[in-house]
Amino acid sequence: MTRPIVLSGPSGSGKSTLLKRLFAEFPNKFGFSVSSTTRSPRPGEIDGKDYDFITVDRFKEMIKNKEFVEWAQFSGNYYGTTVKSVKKVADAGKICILDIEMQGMKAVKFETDLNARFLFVAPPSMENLEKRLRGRGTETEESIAKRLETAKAEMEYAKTGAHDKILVNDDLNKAYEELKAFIFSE
Ligand SMILES: Nc1ncnc2c1ncn2[C@@H]1O[C@H](COP(=O)(O)OP(=O)(O)OP(=O)(O)O)[C@@H](O)[C@H]1O
Repeated sequence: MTRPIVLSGPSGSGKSTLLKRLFAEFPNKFGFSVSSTTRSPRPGEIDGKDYDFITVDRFKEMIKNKEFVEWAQFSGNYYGTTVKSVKKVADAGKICILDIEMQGMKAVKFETDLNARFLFVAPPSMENLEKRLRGRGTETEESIAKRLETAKAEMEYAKTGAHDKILVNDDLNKAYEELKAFIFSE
């Protein structure tokens, strides 16, 4: 089986930006497992493509049915990755890339037998991260503060060596080349 790749790192560190490039350059090689969430769609997000947007009741039912590879409550909402969505990618003969936060990354690492490889995307600095979060224009002040607080814990955890690689997203082109080198090293 092709080993799944788990991409994690602070909100705003550039995971989506890097993955967008990767899928554009290799449209047939990789697959994104679609996450389920109880948060509201942001403008432009498409149900079933960006996320499966579901109700809290449905989410809890799925937890009970053990449908998730991992799930977490984060910034006041539920997020999860279903076993089904990971299998769907593998069934299509593609490498599954999981874009998930710290709790989910730990769950995949310690509570599943997926044998995944772990990549952490770090911002050049906390100041830079704040700038990017503001620049993205998608967050309220409260949301930015929450994300920065969470980011501190994530950066601390990355120092423990739990990931196979830490990628500092300073220069985007350089970070993208490093991402590809890691992914194609298997
Ligand atoms: N290397 C870079 N240099 C400058 N800006 C960047 C770089 N990488 C990403 N950005 C910008 O930073 C912002 C956050 O990036 P992005 O949305 O990809 O983060 P993310 O890690 O996917 O966040 P989330 O986990 O909240 O989805 C975006 O506006 C993006 O355009």
